[in-house]
Amino acid sequence: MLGLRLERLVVSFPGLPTPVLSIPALAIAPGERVAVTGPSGSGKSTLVNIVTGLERASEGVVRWHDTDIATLSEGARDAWRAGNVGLVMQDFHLFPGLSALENVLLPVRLRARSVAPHIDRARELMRRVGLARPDQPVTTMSRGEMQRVAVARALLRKPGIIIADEPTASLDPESGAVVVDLLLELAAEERATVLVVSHDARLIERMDRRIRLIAGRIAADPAGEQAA
Ligand SMILES: Nc1ncnc2c1ncn2[C@@H]1O[C@H](COP(=O)(O)OP(=O)(O)OP(=O)(O)O)[C@@H](O)[C@H]1O
Repeated sequence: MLGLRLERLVVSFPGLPTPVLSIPALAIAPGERVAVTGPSGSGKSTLVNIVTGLERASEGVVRWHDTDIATLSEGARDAWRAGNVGLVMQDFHLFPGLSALENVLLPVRLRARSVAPHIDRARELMRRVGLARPDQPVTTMSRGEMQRVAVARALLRKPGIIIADEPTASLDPESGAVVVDLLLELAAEERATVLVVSHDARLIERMDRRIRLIAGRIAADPAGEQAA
């Protein structure tokens, strides 16, 4: 459970006349559940990439609890992310040659650690998300099942931060509702801070706070303004 503080954040790309993201200040409390909304191109994915350390800000502070990840080297950001962030992406990012269980365990294996201590939790998470066949190749799964594998994988190491980029965008409404229930239930158990980018009204309304981006700036943040 970690809180986020952005200060004087600017993200620019070469050749573009204006920054794609410009946020003077934003604080997200530990355990808060926040939806980020906004039109296409407003900077939502860029914000995800910055707060997870996948990309580096051009300027500013990106502080999770007491770590300013904007100052870390790429290797240190990768290590910090592996230890603290559960990521659920729209297109799942599963490895096709592997089973569901192997995909859930992949973050541990990629860090060249023994998977043995994690197998019980992986199986328990798969049971919780309703996947009865851990050895099923992911290539034979439905999209809803694949998204559940991605949720189980994100939760494997009990992250303090869960970040999901359009986690229901490629699912039918029923599968989407199941995935959202599971994600929020598992996040609540770990009291994780949750940041979700979504256009899905049913997902957005389940969050404590809704931040709207327009052209890289915060255009609305009613719950945040009340708390400030
Ligand atoms: N590496 C890059 N180089 C140049 N421009 C970029 C780069 N990455 C993103 N952009 C631009 O930054 C802006 C914000 O992009 P971003 O993907 O964050 O938007 P988004 O709100 O997530 O959009 P969508 O809802 O369509 O996914 C866009 O105009 C995009 O073209």
